[in-house]
Amino acid sequence: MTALSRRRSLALARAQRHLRAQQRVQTLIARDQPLEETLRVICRIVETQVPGGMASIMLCDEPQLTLDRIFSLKLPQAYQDAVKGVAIGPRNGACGRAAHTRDLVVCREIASDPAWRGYHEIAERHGLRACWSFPVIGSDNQLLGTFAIYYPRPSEPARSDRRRVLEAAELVSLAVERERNRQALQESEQRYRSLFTYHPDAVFSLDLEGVFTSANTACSQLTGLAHETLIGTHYSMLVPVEERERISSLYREGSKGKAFRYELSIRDHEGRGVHLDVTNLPIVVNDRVTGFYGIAKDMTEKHRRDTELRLLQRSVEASINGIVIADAGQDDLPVVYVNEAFERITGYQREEVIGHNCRFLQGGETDGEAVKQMERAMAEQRDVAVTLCNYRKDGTPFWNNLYLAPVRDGDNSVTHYVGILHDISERKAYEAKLSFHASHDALTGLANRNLFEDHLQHDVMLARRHGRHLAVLFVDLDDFKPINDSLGHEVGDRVLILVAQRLAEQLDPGDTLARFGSDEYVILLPELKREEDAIRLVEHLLGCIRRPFRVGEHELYIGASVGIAFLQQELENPVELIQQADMAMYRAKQKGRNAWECFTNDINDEVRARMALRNDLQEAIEAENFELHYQPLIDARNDSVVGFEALVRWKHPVKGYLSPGLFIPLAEDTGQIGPISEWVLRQACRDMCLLAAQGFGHYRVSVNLSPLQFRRPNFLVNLQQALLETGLSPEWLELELTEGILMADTAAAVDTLHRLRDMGVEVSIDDFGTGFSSLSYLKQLPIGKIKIDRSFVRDIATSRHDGAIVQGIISMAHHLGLAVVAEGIEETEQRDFLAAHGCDVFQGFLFARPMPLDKLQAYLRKPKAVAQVSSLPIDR
Ligand SMILES: Nc1nc2c(ncn2[C@@H]2O[C@@H]3COP(=O)(O)O[C@H]4[C@@H](O)[C@H](n5cnc6c(=O)[nH]c(N)nc65)O[C@@H]4COP(=O)(O)O[C@H]3[C@H]2O)c(=O)[nH]1
Repeated sequence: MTALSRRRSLALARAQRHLRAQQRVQTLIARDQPLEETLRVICRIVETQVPGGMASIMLCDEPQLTLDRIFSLKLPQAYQDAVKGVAIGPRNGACGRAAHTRDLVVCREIASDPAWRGYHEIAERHGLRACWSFPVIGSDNQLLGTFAIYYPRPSEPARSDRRRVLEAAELVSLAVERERNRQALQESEQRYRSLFTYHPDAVFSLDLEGVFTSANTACSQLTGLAHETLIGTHYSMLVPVEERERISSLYREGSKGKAFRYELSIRDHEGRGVHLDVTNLPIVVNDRVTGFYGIAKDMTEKHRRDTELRLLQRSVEASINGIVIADAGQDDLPVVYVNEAFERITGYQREEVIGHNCRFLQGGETDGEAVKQMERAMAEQRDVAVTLCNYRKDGTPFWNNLYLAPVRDGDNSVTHYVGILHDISERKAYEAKLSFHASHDALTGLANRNLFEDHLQHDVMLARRHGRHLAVLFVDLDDFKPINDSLGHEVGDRVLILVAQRLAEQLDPGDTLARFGSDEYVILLPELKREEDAIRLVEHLLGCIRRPFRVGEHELYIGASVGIAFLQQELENPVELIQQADMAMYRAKQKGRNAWECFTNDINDEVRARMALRNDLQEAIEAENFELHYQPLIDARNDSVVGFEALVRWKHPVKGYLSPGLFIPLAEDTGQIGPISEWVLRQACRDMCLLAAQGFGHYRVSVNLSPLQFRRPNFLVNLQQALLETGLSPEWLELELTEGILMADTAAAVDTLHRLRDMGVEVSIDDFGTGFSSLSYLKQLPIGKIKIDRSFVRDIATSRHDGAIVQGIISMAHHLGLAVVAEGIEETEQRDFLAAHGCDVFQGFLFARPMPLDKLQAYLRKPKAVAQVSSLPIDR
């Protein structure tokens, strides 16, 4: 081999080594080996190529002010330490200057180079005599550091050295840039990872199938699933079944590359409801959606607060009470909110009110004290409830039960006042009405008993103090009941109102007129000069009431009975005056229509006796202390017994047998007639059944019917019940009615008569001739008999007038197909007269007196002869 070819092959071998060395460095760089190792390898390569040279690499800091890192294999550590951190500048050694000028700096002789000032001595000490430094520049022309070769003797680089240093610098640039990129990537990765890891919301990623591919800690905490469990789980496992379709369709849409957002309520691992606001972003790699990032924000608390707020807002809006909110932060507390109820109650629209102080609701009748109370509470920043009169927009007042409360912020300062208006006008009106009704009669508006008694107490006290006369008048209408019964309650009510008006017109302002119920009026005259003035007034009042009343098409005539009681010294309780006037009225009633009576002590006695009798009667009813006596009814043609009239007797424990004439009217007044009649009816039926059972044969029994009993709604049912219970066939029962009963409520009475006839019960008219009914009227009634009243029979033989009447009655009755009974026959003349004029049945002491059942049985056993009739002592 020639020297040339040897040189060539050496050069080739060198070039190949150089190439391999470079490839090795590039491999290190490509494999992201640690920078320091790569730089050391570069140093080593260069040092092998530049014999005697000591390579060093310095890297600059970020602001490019110093070269703060140094890598070298051969440079002594002490030297490295000394130059590390050298400032980049024109006079700072070879490296500082190369970095500054961004060009190759060759320092042939360090010791004589002024740029090395400060480093001469240390360079000298370590035998460093020359240095060439080349800047390391990045791809973006940014300074990265320097690459330098030190020599132990003064020297300058040959062209080949320069090229090598340049190449080395490029390799360093490549390695440093790669390292920096890797670091930047790592940092960025960490930054993003931090965003993911430390995000307080649940952050996760899903693949396109919807399977979790990553999830942060918050996600695990929210779902209660460990990270390992979560990864690989399908998101739908966390979505309630009913929501899955909705959410799936969102993901389907999202897979087209759009971000989407939805709200979702799920249960957390402890079963608590969690409300999430989920944002999903597509993961786009190379223009392809590969999955989704998701951020699930726990909105439970906010959702709860929103719901609560919405609820409160709605409640306030929908409240039936008016609600007004005023701003406490502004002067004069302007209104900032009113609800619909406020608008409805006050009549003001929201826009008319906002910005104004609420005092526009106040007016003339507004209680100043209530307003002050409100102002005091506001000054003391506390709540308050007041009732005050406010005014609507149209000027009408209303009663407002206002509750006012301060609203405080987090610092406890009052920011607003909220007022709740409760319109209690209706309640107030109702209370007023109640209090009116508590003291007044609803129909006439007159005072009632309570108010009257109050006035009476007060006026009696004054009359006594000033020695004045005082009277109480008790006015009871005569004949009012028939009006009510026959024309109806509406007409009756109208009459009562008209009477009240007429009475009121005649009284002085200081007098009190009251209605105590039904047709009773009571008048208090507290300032009489003389007692006669009361009597004069009463007569005047009676005259007023006598005048006809016109109600609709009716012209009605009524009268009144008045009792008068004057205040006496000995009177203990003023209320007794009312009772005294009542008693006197009762006495006046007994006198007939349109009468008055003053109270005297004997009236008191009479009333007391009546009261005692009433109590005794009640005891008798409870003990059934009654007996039935029977008076035979005689067939006028053959003197045979055709039936009996049942007549009740009260066996009084002290007074002995009492006649019905003494207690029946009282029982009718008090309503006690009801139970007495029931007893009579049943006893009569039972006795007739007993007689038949004992072989006396069947007799018809006549039972007297009281008006009250006849008018009771269940009268017919009771009657039927009595017949059923006792077993008496209806044909053996006859009911005796007075004309009065039939006159009161004609239509209803006639209807009842028809029903009685249908039942097979006979009806006769008792005391005929004393009432007002005409025979032609009787024609329409389904009755079989009339009984001529005893008063006509008594004088029948002596008075031509009575004889003619009786004669007329008999003949007319016969024409109408009615049988005639004559009662009270005591004398044979009477009997003969009646027999001569065709009377059908006789009843009277001449034949037999009323007798108890055992006597009746004896009577029936005896052969009949008028003279032999058994009798009882007269009991009246
Ligand atoms: N002077 C005289 N009197 C005679 C003669 N014959 C009968 N009397 C009496 O005349 C009354 C006839 O009964 P009345 O007119 O229905 O009058 C009855 C009747 O209206 C009523 N009454 C009696 N019992 C009852 C009853 O159970 N219920 C009802 N609601 N009223 C009854 O009491 C009234 C009086 O009954 P009494 O005192 O029993 O009086 C009986 C009877 O004792 C006579 O020849 N001369």
